[in-house]
Amino acid sequence: MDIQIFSTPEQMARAAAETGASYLRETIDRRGEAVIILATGASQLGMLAELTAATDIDWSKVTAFHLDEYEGISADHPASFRNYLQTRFVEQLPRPLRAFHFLNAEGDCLAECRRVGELIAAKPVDIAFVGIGENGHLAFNDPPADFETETPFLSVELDEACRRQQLGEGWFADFESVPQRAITMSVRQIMASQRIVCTVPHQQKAIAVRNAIEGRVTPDVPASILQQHPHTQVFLDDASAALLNRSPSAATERD
Ligand SMILES: N[C@@H]1[C@@H](O)[C@H](O)[C@@H](COP(=O)(O)O)O[C@@H]1O
Repeated sequence: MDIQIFSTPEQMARAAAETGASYLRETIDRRGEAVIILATGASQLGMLAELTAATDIDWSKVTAFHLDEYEGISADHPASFRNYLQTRFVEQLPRPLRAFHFLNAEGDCLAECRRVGELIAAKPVDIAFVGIGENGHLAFNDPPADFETETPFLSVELDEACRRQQLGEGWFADFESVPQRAITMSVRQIMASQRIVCTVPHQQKAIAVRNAIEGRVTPDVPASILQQHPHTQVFLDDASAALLNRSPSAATERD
């Protein structure tokens, strides 16, 4: 795990996007195409704005999947992750993607898990852009997460901490409106990505960041599994890194 800490969320976002863009260019040069996974949420906003501004990526050679989606939420709901990625990513790109395989969790969710699971199983994933939830979750794999299943996508129940975070970020009017279930990419599928770019700003993530990076690897802290991935880079700001025990010199501190 490579940890980089920045003074501000903006600097963190720029560095994460530069790293992602550089992997993307290198992958397209080497393989002629690239497959990426995108997360949503407050933590990804700055990074996505920077990534879509990169002018020298041939997006027509990029296929994208997304990590998770609420069950029963329509694509035009303000909290929909399809909506988020359509407006903040797809529509910001200078040219169309090869494909974006959106998750539609409005109908038969098990059938949707199978459909998108077959699509992602057919392609090696080059880069996963992920965040970490306040409860330590990775995608919508809330604690205790299933570290074993090889199924690419799962229909899961969301825990209360996760639903309260979504409410606190302002995506829903009240707690009862936050869906109780979601489709999520599995932990094993995320871990199968060649590279992982994990972007986690803000003070409210400080405990989850400490547990994920410095705690033991356990399903009770789903993102702790990232410690076992050979090519994960974690981008933090001073606030999210505030509780880390490691000395600053153990991390790459940049301004
Ligand atoms: N399920 C989403 C994930 O796609 C995201 O990576 C993570 C962090 O979210 P946020 O950036 O809002 O803290 O949890 C969200 O709820």
